[in-house]
Amino acid sequence: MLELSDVDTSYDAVPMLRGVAMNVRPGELVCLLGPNGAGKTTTFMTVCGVVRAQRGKVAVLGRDMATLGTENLAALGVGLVPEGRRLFPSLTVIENLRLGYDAVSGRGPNFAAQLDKMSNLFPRIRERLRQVAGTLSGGEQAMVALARALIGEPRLVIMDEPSLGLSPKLIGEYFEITREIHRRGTTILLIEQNAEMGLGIADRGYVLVKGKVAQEGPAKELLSSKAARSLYL
Ligand SMILES: Nc1ncnc2c1ncn2[C@@H]1O[C@H](COP(=O)(O)OP(=O)(O)OP(=O)(O)O)[C@@H](O)[C@H]1O
Repeated sequence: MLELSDVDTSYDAVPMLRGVAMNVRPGELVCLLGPNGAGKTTTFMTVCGVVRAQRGKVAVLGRDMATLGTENLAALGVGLVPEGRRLFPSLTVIENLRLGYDAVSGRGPNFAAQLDKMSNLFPRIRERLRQVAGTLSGGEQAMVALARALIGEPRLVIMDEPSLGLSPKLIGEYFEITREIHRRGTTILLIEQNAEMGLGIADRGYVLVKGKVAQEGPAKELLSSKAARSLYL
């Protein structure tokens, strides 16, 4: 579903990712961890084609990101949840969700049916559908950003630090929904700083440190590994 082979990126002359190799197989939930500045968001941007790899290859759903534009990812079946939610603040919740749906060009069931499905999955936003997104609480915005990525029924969802800024109670709720989406068959790459929560629902994990994969393995092993803990805590 997703493969990075020997990927290097840099910001101007400053190297960032160095020889990053990672993959996400069909049906997996993979967690990418790492301390501040490790290059997690750079990895997200590289996978999306916003930052271009200088070396190596990025393949998303079998397509080479060297030639595929970011704008084609939604239609291909990739749902993105960028850091900071990136909702359209002056549009209503329904309008934000409609944009997510239209980006996939109306595949699958109709919008009303999909909206109903999202309202069931996220009861918190059901009564806020006509509210302007910029006036929602941070937690509600996080739910809308995830619903916008899911409403087109993507095969692969990539989330960049979705729990940032949420209260502990909301983080628990958010991870529970993520686990449920995964259980229903969606493949997920979850980029997260909250190692306990991320690895708690993941199948496998990668630990990124200073632009390099420092450790990888089954989530349970990483959770109990002293070396992994010392790398990111
Ligand atoms: N557009 C840019 N131009 C120059 N440097 C950048 C740019 N974006 C990120 N960087 C630098 O690249 C490094 C990695 O940043 P990145 O945002 O990928 O880290 P991160 O692991 O997501 O960190 P955090 O958890 O703090 O969000 C940082 O040192 C950052 O300052």
